[in-house]
Amino acid sequence: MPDSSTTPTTTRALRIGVAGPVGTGKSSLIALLCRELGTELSLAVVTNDIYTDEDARFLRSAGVLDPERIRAVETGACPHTAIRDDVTQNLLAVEDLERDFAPVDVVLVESGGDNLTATFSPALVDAQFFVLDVAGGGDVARKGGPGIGRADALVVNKTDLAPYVGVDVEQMVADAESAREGRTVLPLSRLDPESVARVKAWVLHTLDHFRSGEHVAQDPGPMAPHFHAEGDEGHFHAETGETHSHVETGETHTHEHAHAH
Ligand SMILES: Nc1nc2c(ncn2[C@@H]2O[C@H](COP(=O)(O)OP(=O)(O)OP(=O)(O)O)[C@@H](O)[C@H]2O)c(=O)[nH]1
Repeated sequence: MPDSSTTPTTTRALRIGVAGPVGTGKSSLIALLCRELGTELSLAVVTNDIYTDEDARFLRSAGVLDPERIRAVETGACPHTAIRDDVTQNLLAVEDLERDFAPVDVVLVESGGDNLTATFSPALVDAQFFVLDVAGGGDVARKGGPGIGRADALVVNKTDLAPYVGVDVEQMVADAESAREGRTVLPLSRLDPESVARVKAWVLHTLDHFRSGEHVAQDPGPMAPHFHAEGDEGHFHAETGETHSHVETGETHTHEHAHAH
């Protein structure tokens, strides 16, 4: 029998997903959270890229966290699949980090840059950010979709760029708040310390709720039907109601649903 007083116990960390369109600042948000929270919390990061470990390398080179605590999942396919339909690779990476660096307080999981509709399965993360930026246009927040509408927190990033791209940040935030029926909207610029402090406070507040058992993982819902190439008819998932297609990647796998119940 192992001596339980010396056997490290693996604590289940709060798992937070970061999704959003390409280039809106998902890696930058994770770097910022590591910088802001890395001294008071034990953190780890999982990145998702289709064919590379570029995001993991960016974060390691940012020097914000012990590089060993940053692991890359190479999805090899449509990036949303690994965070929504078959989360096995990501769950294994998260659990490995939780075990190797026990106790871990928060694991941040970055989705591969995708279109507007990717969301995390609640089987993988307890809470999720969806990241937009002002450079994508002030209208984006009104356009809706599961991530914009129902992610736990919507970040409207790069507000410092608003004057250069003709976006009224207050209006964009107001539109987002009404599209989200009052769910959290966090305007953010890394140049604005107050906005950084609000994002940090949101994570700490969510961690408190998670630890006290008050936090319940919400499912923003599946992504909308989508196609990747002309003539690709896609296939329909009865369980999720998704139509899904992989002509672009030539992918032929079946989806194993790894939802926790
Ligand atoms: N001006 C400004 N630029 C920012 C801010 N946050 C991020 N950026 C820049 O936006 C660009 C994209 O940021 P990333 O963090 O790489 O975006 P991403 O969403 O991870 O990108 P993918 O992984 O390719 O989907 C980089 O050049 C960042 O430096 C911000 O607050 N203000």
